[in-house]
Amino acid sequence: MVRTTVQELAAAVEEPPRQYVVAHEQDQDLLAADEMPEPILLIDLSRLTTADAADEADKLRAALQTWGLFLVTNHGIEESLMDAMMSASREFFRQPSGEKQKCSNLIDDGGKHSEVEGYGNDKVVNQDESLSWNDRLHLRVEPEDERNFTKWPTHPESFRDVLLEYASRTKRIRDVVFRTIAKLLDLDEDYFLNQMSNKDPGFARFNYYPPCPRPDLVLGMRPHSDAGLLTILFVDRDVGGLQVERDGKWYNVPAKPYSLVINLADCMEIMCNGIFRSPVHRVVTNAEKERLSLAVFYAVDGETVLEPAPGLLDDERPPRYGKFKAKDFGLSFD
Ligand SMILES: O=C(O)CCC(=O)C(=O)O
Ligand SMILES: [Fe+2]
Repeated sequence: MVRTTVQELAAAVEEPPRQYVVAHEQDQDLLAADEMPEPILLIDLSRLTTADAADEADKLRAALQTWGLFLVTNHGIEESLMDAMMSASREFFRQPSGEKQKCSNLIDDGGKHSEVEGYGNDKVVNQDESLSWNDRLHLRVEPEDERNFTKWPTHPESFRDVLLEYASRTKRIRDVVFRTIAKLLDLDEDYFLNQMSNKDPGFARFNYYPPCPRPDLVLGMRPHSDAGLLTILFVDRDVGGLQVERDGKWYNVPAKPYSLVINLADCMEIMCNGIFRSPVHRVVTNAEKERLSLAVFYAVDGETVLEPAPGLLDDERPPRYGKFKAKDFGLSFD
């Protein structure tokens, strides 16, 4: 069994089906974002590893305290590699449905269940919950020995090598960000990296958002925070749509070509004892343009025991979270 993709739906309908409608006509228009109280900061990643990193690190602190999300430039991924990654992704989604379904995430049980990896979209679980206007391809990139190449596209041919190269670069970015955050919190520089094991998963999630006839009523991705540690997001050229929530209001995250958007995720918020937060975000749709994005998620293995870093706690700063296994709170991809 094959589930209809949003891409096919977008080509066939003039009005989005009811399950996709989140807002009712009388509600506030989903596209009406609020004016920002302060900008989302652009961090020069290369400066975080130099001798005079302090100013840039302070900027990162401000970014984490306000939005939990920031843009990075000089991140070490060449424009040519970013272009190659985006066009490989575009080529994958442009293929006929049958070709894409070769990477399907549906299990061979009549389409009732799906697995974490592969190509697919939301399934209707609860009639009251609206669906996201996107299709995606979800692939495990870490740990290296758990890459399941049978789920990776074979077209375009370059896809595998480009993703492998891209993911090796995002891992370096992750390490720089983790070290800087540890230093900002006066923890050992490797504190967060030492919490990770060689079983911790990294996933690449390619999101495809077809144009939507009713961007005022339908969301490209429903509000959520990311479950893992850190997300490194690459958004297609200048197609905006990502929004971040603060104090109940939604703000547009600017799209800047060749920059990346990085956000903290829930497990990191816990280890930081809530000093830095994992932001709730969503994606709005666009009536004219298709939009692609690639999120690389770094998460923890389900057996990992999470707790606020002991170095952040004292009488005045008690733990805001208990100690628990990631899988018990659904904070893993296992
Ligand atoms: O497409 C985007 O801009 C955001 C995607 C996202 O939030 C996610 O994949 O978790
Ligand atoms: Fe997300």
